[in-house]
Amino acid sequence: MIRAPVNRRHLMTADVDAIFQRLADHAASFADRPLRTLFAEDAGRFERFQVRLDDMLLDYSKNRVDVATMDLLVELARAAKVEERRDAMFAGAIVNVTEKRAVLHTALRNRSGAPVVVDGRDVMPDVAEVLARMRVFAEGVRFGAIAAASGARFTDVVNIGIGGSDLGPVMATLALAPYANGGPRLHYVSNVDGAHIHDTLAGLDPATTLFVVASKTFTTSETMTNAATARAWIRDALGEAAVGAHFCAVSTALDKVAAFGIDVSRAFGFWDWVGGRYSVWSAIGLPVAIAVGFDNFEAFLAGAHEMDVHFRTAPLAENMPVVMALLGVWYRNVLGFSTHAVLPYDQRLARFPAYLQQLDMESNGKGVTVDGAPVPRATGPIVWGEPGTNGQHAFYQLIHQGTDVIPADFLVAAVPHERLSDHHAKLVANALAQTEALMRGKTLDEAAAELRKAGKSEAEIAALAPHKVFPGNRPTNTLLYRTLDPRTLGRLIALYEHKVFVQGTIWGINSYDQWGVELGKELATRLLPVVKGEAEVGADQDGSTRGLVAAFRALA
Ligand SMILES: O=P(O)(O)OC[C@H]1O[C@](O)(CO)[C@@H](O)[C@@H]1O
Repeated sequence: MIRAPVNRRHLMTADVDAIFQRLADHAASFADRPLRTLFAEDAGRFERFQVRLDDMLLDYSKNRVDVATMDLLVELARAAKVEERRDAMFAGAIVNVTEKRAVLHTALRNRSGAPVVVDGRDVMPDVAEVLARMRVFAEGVRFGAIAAASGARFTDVVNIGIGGSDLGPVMATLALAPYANGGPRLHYVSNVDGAHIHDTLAGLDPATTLFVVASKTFTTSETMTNAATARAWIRDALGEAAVGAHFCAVSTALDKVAAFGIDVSRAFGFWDWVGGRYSVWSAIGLPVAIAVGFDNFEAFLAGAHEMDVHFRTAPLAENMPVVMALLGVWYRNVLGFSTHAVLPYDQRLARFPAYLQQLDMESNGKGVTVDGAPVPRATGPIVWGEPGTNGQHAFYQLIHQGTDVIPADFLVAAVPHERLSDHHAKLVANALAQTEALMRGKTLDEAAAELRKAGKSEAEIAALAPHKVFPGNRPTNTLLYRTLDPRTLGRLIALYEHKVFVQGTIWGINSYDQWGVELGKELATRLLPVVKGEAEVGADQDGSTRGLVAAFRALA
């Protein structure tokens, strides 16, 4: 097993710092060169600033960069040892140093036939074995070989999980809806708020409902609470003997699955080298496989593998995840933009921004380096977004004219699944128009000229024109792909996973732990008996918490 010296940060930080300084100096050269000017100066800008992977095109020409910027950014990636750390990750090195774990979600979709060795052992046979069992189970549920206690075919499948045990499958099930092809309906329950499971179960028949309890640790309070409620729902409707037929589980903790009462034959394992937010490729993807069939699930894995191969082999300057990561670093650290929008012009990617929020913000929302020292510069941006065109009628006002600059990714398919006249042409026209508008903007003179043409008086023009100015020079990426099929979804997710990895490497942080979620969990555990009225607020707890508990008790 390779135990590469992936975290010898001190050797490289001086180089990285020096390049950041050069980037800061270089940024000044854009003061009088907005994007409009950059396009006017260079007729080949579109060809120069793009990356293609088969039908997938990343157009990054509408970014505040020139050739010198990209050269410096690539130098930065080299100085941060992105390639070395990438190779170490793929080879099974302990990249997740605080949890002493390898990071090998890429092994789950490894289609190369090459072994992947962890602790001296090739994990690929285990991966293949779980995938084979998933195929039998998913197809069995879809076609009735695996049936309800009564022998009836399952009509509905409810996945109970949260975070990485929910967001990936929810997002992928919606994205791949056209591939469901008569499979059961999928539902997802994540929130401990009883409204979530109540409203989900309200429309379902226990006699034909299967539950998938998905939890890497099988201890997560929200999931265990929802699973207990679901179990009681089945037991009350069908009797205790029926429970086994209506549950299956996905976890790394198979002993805990057994303790919950789920038979080992219906439990699908994965491994501690798969992070929760990187687990949709593992058995956590079982509900997706049930929804769209296993062949489509395999195409999804193969798409991700294609992106893995690209990430491992393409030169840094022509490497899609690397380029996206470097642009993000340029905006976050050099130009000081603190949020990043993801705007799919693809309705079925409606949950993609929420998925990316966990992927990016749980990975790179860190304040110390792998060595435990405070990070010297800003790390992960706030990631957010909604599908276009809905966002246009909601928050784009701020993106166009607000005081913050918000770099954004536009995602758009060339070919829709629906052949409804006009819809897709209008969708694509809107996507392209938005990136053009954000890039070009509208000057005061242009706004005044338009008003003059519309017959406004000079006084009216003076009053109104400033409101009609668009600063422009607002950066966007456009990701264009043929159609949102399983392969493309796999490529898209892997693209963002590797982007997050590259950024985490440049920032010198561990993108694979999530200690920041722990404190709230601890305090909630402590407060539960207080909220239930079984204990009092501790003397060490603050006045606000004390006051809120009292106010809650008075109202409850
Ligand atoms: O799959 P589990 O163990 O239930 O964890 C769910 C989620 O909780 C987290 O640990 C954060 O609280 C995520 O990283 C994870 O995806």
